[in-house]
Amino acid sequence: MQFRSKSAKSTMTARRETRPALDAPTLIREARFTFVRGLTWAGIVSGFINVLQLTVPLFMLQVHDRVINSQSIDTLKLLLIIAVGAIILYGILDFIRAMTFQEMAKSLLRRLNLPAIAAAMSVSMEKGSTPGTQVLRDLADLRTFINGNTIGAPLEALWSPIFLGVMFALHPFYGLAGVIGVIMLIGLSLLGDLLSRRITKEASDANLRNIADIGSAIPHAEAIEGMGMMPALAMRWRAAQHHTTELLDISNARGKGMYSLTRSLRYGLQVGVLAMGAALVIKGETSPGAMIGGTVIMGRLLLPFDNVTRDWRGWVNALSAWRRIRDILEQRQSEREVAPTPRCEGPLVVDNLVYAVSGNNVPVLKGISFDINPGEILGIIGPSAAGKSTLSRVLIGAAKPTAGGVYLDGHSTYLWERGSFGDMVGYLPQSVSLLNGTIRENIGRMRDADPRKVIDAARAAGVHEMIGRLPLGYDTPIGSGRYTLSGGQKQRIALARALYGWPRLLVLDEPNANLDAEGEASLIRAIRAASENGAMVVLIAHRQSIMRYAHKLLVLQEGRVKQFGERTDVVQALSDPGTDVKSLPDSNRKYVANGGKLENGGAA
Ligand SMILES: Nc1ncnc2c1ncn2[C@@H]1O[C@H](COP(=O)(O)OP(=O)(O)OP(=O)(O)O)[C@@H](O)[C@H]1O
Repeated sequence: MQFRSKSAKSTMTARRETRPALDAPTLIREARFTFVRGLTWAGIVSGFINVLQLTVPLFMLQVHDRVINSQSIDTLKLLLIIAVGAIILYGILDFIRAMTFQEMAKSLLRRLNLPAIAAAMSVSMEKGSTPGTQVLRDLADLRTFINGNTIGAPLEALWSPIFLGVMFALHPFYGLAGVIGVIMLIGLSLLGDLLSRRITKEASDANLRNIADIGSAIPHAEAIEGMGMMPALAMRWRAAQHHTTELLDISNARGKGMYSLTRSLRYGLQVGVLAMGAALVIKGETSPGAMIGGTVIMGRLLLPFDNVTRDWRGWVNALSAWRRIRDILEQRQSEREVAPTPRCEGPLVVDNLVYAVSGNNVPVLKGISFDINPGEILGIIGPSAAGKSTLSRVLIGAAKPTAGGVYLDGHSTYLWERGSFGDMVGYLPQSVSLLNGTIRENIGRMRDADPRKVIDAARAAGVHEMIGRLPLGYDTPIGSGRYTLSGGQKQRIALARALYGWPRLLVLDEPNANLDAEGEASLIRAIRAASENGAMVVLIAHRQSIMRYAHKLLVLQEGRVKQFGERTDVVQALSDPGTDVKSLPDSNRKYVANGGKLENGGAA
């Protein structure tokens, strides 16, 4: 027996991780192919299963017509052996079909899981919506559908010609009755679909909206509880749920009504066929065995159509889930590169950048151009809603430029393959979010990170000692239901995460918002060290104290660059009476009025 060494294993894992991701059309094509291939194979097996399902009626017919008439035990024994063999084969094939579906679900989910979740995340980021949890539900629904009984019914219905053939062989009247029965059941299924399709879609959409609404409120439980918002929210949810329940009830009632009708029709048809068979026996046109066998075969023939009427909703729901997954994959439209790009040393150039949120004609960023060289610190200031945070998201390639672009060493930051781009970038978003995991995992960006690099980043952010005082140090678990960090602690650990691996580009959005004087001093040390190391630092801050360390300043106003240049030049330009400094927030105004000097010797 061979054992792989730990390093060999990790090399293999690394290779697997660096395998280029497939683009959306290829993924969708592969998923469809997997589904159709699985369904075709299961369909073929279903054909044999259907033939074997004739065992019982044919056995009945033979026993009645041959054994009872001939009184031959040997014939009975032979028939019994054949029937038992056929039943065993039926069991084996049924199991093979179930395994085919299981493999199909596994293979589909293996292909779709990560790309769909990643796509949902990037769509959430770009559109500010939350399809992330929905896509997880859709993937789970797809798996349940494929592994369940629902998927098999239409496959069995496909083989109905076999049963019809046997019925025609028994007597043309049986065949005719079978054809009429199948047409009636298909007609009822289509009518049921027509009556319920719209309402079922409305009910399902309303249900998804409710789940998303309630889900989005859960992270704000503190504010809801603290400000007594729960009764008002409960009333809104109750009203929305009442509406959804009404729609679901209507849709259910229609579906159930159709199913009851279908089932009654099936029983009625079976009784009719039995009566017809009896009449044929009396007239001497068929045997009593054919009468019983024909009735049983009629039941088998109609059953899959009965099941299709009952289960069509499962197919509709699975189809909707698949469409949502496919849309998410297509929306992501990863034009991003799949091959990693090596670390680069060049400048950051923003060229005539326009960014508009999809569906909104007025861009947030309107033709922004500037550049930063290695080692430079750029401070971005401007009033609220000027587009500073949006600009930071476009800089790191989290949002796609509508026109123009952001280039790092001449390479679009949006198109850059994410893994290799992440190795060069550190980002501290305005609303700090740490992930469920240990401090070490968070700083190491959830990888199997080198502990020395984690400690280096923590030291650079000035949090190494603070982490040492936590209950389990770097192994302290944080996130929901675990150790709770203060706002300032979270911000400083997020800064360490941004500094991890000495990034080439560091984008910090309000990094000092929650910091005390000591925290801010550490932040300044970190920024300066990064700059001395050759990193480009983009700093967005309302608090003026930190801007004195910027080499360049950019004043953003209503999505346009109002001023950009060396800090002293910009400060000079803004101090000019002709410059509309009033539009700047208080902190920036004071900063400009002070000629770029700090007030109170430190934080504002
Ligand atoms: N996903 C989005 N959908 C709709 N509007 C958006 C979206 N993202 C940003 N905006 C709009 O763009 C504008 C700029 O927002 P942004 O958060 O970039 O401002 P900011 O300068 O960072 O403000 P602040 O200093 O208050 O943080 C705002 O009017 C905001 O409503």
